[in-house]
Amino acid sequence: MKPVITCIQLDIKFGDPAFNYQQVEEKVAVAVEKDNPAIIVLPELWTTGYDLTRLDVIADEKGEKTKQFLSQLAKKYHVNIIGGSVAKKMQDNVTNTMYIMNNQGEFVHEYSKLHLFKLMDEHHYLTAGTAKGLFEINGIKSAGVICYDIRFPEWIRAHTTKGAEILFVVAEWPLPRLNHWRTLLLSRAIENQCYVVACNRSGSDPNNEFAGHSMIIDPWGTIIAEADENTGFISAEIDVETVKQVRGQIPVFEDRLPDYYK
Ligand SMILES: O=C(O)CCC(=O)C(=O)O
Repeated sequence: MKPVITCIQLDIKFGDPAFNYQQVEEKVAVAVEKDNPAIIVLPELWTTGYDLTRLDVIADEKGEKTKQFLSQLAKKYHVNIIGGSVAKKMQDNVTNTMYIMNNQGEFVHEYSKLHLFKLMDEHHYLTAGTAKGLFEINGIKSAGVICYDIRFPEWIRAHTTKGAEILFVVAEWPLPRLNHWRTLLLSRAIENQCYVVACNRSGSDPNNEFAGHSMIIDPWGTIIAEADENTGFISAEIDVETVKQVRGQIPVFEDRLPDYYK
């Protein structure tokens, strides 16, 4: 059976984890009822939003609460969850970390954002990750990508050359650069001949208005689902055979000449 993937495009309440856990719980229940997806995707920093100056108080201690929360939801609804990202507080730093749970509620992988976005002061409050975002979910090789990361095609390529067939992009992408968001996502899908499932937030915070426009793009670069700027859901059925077909038709991965790219 071809899996359905749903992105939950949320309006995150600034600096209010209790409210945000509650709304995610409610929206996951609605998403399951609506489209019975195999995989649900949440946006970036969905517990706190960009309330970076208060992370010492509101970041999740070792990510424990979020892991437990996502695991229970995944198990209850028998759904795989790409848990957006949350601010994870360790002893000496805070990272912007994605948790992935399978539909048994088991922890699969975590990825911490590699490229910190200076325009939104991330480098003052967050520490970059050090590891790749490669994992397998629902039997599909996939990669986790967080917002600004999509501007670094070589980082994405480091995952698709290792077999990733879906890029799960989670974001709080601002409205003034909606054009960049759509163009970069389409480019990453076309050049990597893979699915791009991109979940952005809606709404605004004291400093930014966000773009929404979560998108699901197939390996040919066709947009198969796209939200507008409002809070809501998008869903699409995906077929990973299409990745093989497109890579067979135009064999970009075979034709790469990495020796020349140094
Ligand atoms: O690259 C951009 O324009 C937006 C990036 C961003 O908002 C982020 O990484 O949080």
